[in-house]
Amino acid sequence: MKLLWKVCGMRDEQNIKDVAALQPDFMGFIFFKKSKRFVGDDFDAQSLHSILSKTKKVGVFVNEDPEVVRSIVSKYKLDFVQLHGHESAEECNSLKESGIGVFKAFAVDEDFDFSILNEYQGKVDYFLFDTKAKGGFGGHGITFDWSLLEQYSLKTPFLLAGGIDLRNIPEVKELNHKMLAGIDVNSKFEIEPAFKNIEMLRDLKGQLKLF
Ligand SMILES: O=C(O)c1ccccc1N[C@@H]1O[C@H](COP(=O)(O)O)[C@@H](O)[C@H]1O
Repeated sequence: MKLLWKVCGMRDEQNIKDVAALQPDFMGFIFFKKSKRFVGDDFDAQSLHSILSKTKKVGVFVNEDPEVVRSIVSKYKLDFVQLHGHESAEECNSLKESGIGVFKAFAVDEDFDFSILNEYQGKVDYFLFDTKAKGGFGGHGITFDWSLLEQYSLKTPFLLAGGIDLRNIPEVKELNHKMLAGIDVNSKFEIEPAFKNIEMLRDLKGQLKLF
């Protein structure tokens, strides 16, 4: 099984180049000002286009005004948006219908009601299942009980997120969920917020090849 991989929370130009050389399927840029991985107001759009050719660019947003989302997508020529707040199925659909790929993130814990996903079917490209944690919206570095995913039976593929590090890759392998399309890594691969450890990511890439 070929698993896609996404490296999220990038900002530094040289670090972006170094991660791009590993050719992850997706690279994520956080446009949520309250995040410690926020790209910043003067993030350089030009360098982003030239560095990333094969890797798809994903903008991460939390309850952002849809018009602001669209203008950032256009400015940075993003391929996907990752909506990590309480965005509606209609908002996802409207972005998708205009040709923008959509990841819709959901915060999962033992009380998560998987039936709320029904209305998003066909209106997103991927679900992204992250850990529900107190305070903030993502980047907590905490895993959730992945056995809860046995309750997920829809046809939309999903990425697994939340505290994934090198040690729990064997557990990802054992998941064996037929709609698991890939993994999203972030804080566990950082030297500091928004600066990734290239050696760890190289190791991850090697492990994913063995899937
Ligand atoms: O990383 C952040 O700061 C962040 C802020 C707001 C929304 C999403 C954010 N990151 C996303 O969180 C998940 C899990 O990250 P981690 O592995 O637990 O650190 C990942 O999808 C990031 O894209």
